[in-house]
Amino acid sequence: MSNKVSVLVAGSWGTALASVLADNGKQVLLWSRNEDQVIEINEKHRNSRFLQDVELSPLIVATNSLQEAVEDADAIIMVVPSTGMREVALRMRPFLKKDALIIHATKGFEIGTLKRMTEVLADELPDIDAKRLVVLSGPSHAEEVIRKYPTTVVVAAQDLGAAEAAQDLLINSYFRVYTNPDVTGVEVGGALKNIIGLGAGLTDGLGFGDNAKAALVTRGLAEIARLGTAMGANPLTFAGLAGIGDLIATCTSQHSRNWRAGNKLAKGIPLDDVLREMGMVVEGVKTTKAAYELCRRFDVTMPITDELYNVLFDGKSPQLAAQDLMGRVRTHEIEEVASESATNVLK
Ligand SMILES: NC(=O)c1ccc[n+]([C@@H]2O[C@H](COP(=O)([O-])OP(=O)(O)OC[C@H]3O[C@@H](n4cnc5c(N)ncnc54)[C@H](O)[C@@H]3O)[C@@H](O)[C@H]2O)c1
Ligand SMILES: O=P(O)(O)OC[C@H](O)CO
Repeated sequence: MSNKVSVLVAGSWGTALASVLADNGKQVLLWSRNEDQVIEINEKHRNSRFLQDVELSPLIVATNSLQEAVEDADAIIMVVPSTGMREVALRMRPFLKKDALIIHATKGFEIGTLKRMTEVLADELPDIDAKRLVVLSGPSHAEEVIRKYPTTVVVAAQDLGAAEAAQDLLINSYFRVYTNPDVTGVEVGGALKNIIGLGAGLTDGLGFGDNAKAALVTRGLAEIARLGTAMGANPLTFAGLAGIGDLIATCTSQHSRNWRAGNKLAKGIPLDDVLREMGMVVEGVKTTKAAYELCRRFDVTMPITDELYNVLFDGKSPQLAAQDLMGRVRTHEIEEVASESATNVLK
């Protein structure tokens, strides 16, 4: 059982996960680099920038000091956006207990290296057994978890004991936590669904209707599974919470930052202005860039990702991107999904 538990950082998802821990009776240290936010959480029990109108448990105590958050912590939940994961891991290393349970809930790849978040953590935290690094993913909007709406997520680690320790820490009557040994699949599914979420916002913004969105989700899942299995994931993971589950939540919910960003793009708002207006991390934008490179590295076809890349970074109109997707060379549905590695795992 973990005694001291900390969450890095106090964004939307970090604050919601801190609330789950507090509801499980844990005193939680929540780290933020923003002093005003620390004062607001400690004095008013609110994090109004990210989660308006929600009162936080007094068991959640915020701190500005990364050392205070990390030192002697038995479990640390890392919810830094993917761009900050390496920097924060590097900074926390000197204070970290060697047997601390590290769980991350970030959905993205590192730009440049194209590494998954557990790979980044393994690089920067050499004293921690990499098999015990845990990823948490699945359909889980902070705005709903903080209101205790029923939610299911999955935790994955190579070491089942570590995944079960994370499950023990977080599971409760409204937050149901499953385990899965497929770290790659859970991380890849969580990251890539954000690309499709952006596409769903665009599709809805263009008024293309339900058929188009169903097509995007289904064919999006096919390309997620294709890249994921090429990277070593179990294809069945994509039929679970970190795959289709998270695609449904992200592509159908107006809580989704990725959906909302895509929706704004459809109105013709330039990408930089969209990101400024959002004021929250929209992981799908950088992930589109990473996936565009990853599918070339692994030699798999990802037409939706390619078209979204063209829209985001090459000035292509979303209408033309949709037209080009519909006009692709005719093909089979299933053969594309069943890569050799998928077939092997399913045998
Ligand atoms: N919001 C959700 O519902 C949700 C759910 C599941 C997963 N996630 C994932 O969680 C991660 C965080 O998302 P979020 O929605 O909480 O983001 P957010 O925009 O709500 O908050 C991000 C926070 O991180 C801080 N930050 C950014 N870079 C930092 C750095 N280098 N050092 C310290 N602090 C830094 C920001 O100041 C901000 O407070 C993302 O990968 C996202 O995909 C979010
Ligand atoms: O709001 P989004 O689009 O970043 O998605 C948040 C979560 O990943 C949904 O599970």
